[in-house]
Amino acid sequence: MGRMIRYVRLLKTPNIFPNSLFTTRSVIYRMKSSDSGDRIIDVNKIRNFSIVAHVDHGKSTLADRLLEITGVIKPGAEHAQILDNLQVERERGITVKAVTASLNYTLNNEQYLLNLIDTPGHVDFSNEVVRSVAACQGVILLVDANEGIQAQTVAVHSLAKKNNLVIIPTLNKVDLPRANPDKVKAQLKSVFNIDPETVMSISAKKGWGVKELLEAVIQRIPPPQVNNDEHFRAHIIDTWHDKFRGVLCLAYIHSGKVKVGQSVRWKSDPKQHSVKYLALLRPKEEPIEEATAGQVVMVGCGPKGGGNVGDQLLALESSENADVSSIPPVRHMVYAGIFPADQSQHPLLSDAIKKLALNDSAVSVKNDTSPALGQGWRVGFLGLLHLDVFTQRLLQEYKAEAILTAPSVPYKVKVQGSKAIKKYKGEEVIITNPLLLPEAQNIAEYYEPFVIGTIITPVEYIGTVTTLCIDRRGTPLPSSAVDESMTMLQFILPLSEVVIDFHDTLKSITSGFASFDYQDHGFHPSALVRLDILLNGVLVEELSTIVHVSRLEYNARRLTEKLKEMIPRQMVQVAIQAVVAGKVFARETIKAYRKDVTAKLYGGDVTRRKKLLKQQAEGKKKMRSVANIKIPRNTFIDVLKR
Ligand SMILES: Nc1nc2c(ncn2[C@@H]2O[C@H](COP(=O)(O)OP(=O)(O)OP(=O)(O)O)[C@@H](O)[C@H]2O)c(=O)[nH]1
Repeated sequence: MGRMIRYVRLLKTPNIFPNSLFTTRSVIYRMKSSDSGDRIIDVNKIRNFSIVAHVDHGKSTLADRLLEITGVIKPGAEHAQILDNLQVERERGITVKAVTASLNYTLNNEQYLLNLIDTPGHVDFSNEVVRSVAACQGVILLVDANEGIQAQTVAVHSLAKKNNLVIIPTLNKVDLPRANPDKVKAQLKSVFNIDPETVMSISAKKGWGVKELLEAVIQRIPPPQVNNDEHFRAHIIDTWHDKFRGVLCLAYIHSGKVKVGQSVRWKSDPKQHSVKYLALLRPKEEPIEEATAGQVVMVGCGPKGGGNVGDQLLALESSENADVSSIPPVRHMVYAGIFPADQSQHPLLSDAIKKLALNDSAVSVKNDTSPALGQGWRVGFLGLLHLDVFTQRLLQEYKAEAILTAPSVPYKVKVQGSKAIKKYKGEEVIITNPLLLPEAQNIAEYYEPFVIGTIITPVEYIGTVTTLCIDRRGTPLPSSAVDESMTMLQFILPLSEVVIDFHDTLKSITSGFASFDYQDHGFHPSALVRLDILLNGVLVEELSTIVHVSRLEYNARRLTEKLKEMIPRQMVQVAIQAVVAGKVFARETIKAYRKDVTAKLYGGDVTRRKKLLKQQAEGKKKMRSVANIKIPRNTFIDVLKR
């Protein structure tokens, strides 16, 4: 599907809802439904589940089939991947936001309410997966019957296990001639100790076995364990912005019930609000009057009502300290500066970033200023694809164009000297912007973030993959066999070595057969320096990077060579220098050149000439100017790729 699968993710695996907190009760809630009016459903008839899988193993296709079987959409209609709502999702063929759909299904004359939470497959969006899982009691673990277990299958399996969720192992794409269900069942047994008897087989594309799978969801996944007698308490798992209604939230109700018009408050803020909107998502909104514990619903408290992911919405009487474990904070893997193309666009971009950040709780946004770029923001992302998608959404959904600085992983330093400690408000400083690295004499120790990378590869590539990991400063951990042809390798790797292009390289050296995923391994001491780029002696702030000393000369050469390729020739000669603390490590020169796009047209057609000049002016807008040197905007990200 031509997907961009370059980056991988951090997977934190918290125990989000220890089920023991709640007691199972037979709870009833009243539901208004357009097709059957008021109905009463027992909480024992609710199932909250999610589909988790490696990218491309067929989650969205299966979700479509489930919507068909439950009558939400007509079979065979032109509705492919109805849950993929965003324009970026449709264009890139990846799911970015998790979307929920409440489905009705009748089994043995009993009506069930199945809350399906569609999760993104791409590793960069693992945050959405963690949140989806937080509202579930079980997952369908989908594995491509041809590809078999991939690195992300291992990660989502471990997430489900750590949250005590029921796992329904399911082989997809069994219609493919190359599918080998027995082999993949054996892999599931060897890697996860899954009994082959419990594995379902489906073709999401053809609809084979999907009904049986839905019935397995009802039979194997338990209803939510909740207490309806306590005060209303709901946990926000997603938020988005509606032009007219303000912030809308997707909430999982832990206890009690909520009605339209009821007074509520946020755990983070004692101010009283009133519930204005309550709906089931099917996936279109279906307004309801009341919802109770165990349910996943849309709630809104109006334009001033607020709402943040991870916060809790409470009944006013609810005691202040009662706690429900919350979703852990996200750890950002990549930071980049975002600045308006020119300062007059600052308000527009500011508004767009605020709204988008609300919908994408995985980003962190802080104000930033740069002498060259003016007022902007330092934004933390889960990975480069996440960064790409964020800026694409800024443009598509809010028409806000932005300049991006070179992405950097966060580093940590221990500062020394009482002055420096006072200045940085403590001994340990996290550096999310290379320009803010303290002076070398004030630094006692540098630390860089490491990850444990898991790679599943055909055995014939073990040597090549190991060479790649060692080359990326990796330390091998014990490996284990998936089956006779596939192996699982593990390495401790510096995050900076994997975040930009590791996945691309891995895919290309293994003909696309290896998969990769990673988990946080914390900060460890390292030898680092800041490498600056000067153009005709002027510092290009966006291009400063922090590098490991063993990479210094190589990076200096590579950066200057790449910049020489990427910066178009200009009216003046351009000297590109890579510098550490005033010492030049590499230099390239771009010769002067005069370009007049209309030169050939003198005496020619005036309108044609105007058109060409207009095109040239448009092109210039996409450039950033440093010391009168025009640099194409994409340079700042592309130059870091190897
Ligand atoms: N032959 C066959 N192809 C399938 C089946 N299920 C899904 N596919 C195809 O596999 C590709 C990936 O399917 P998606 O449903 O987009 O995969 P996904 O896991 O949702 O991917 P993300 O949206 O990135 O998370 C598409 O081309 C589907 O048409 C199946 O049962 N059989």
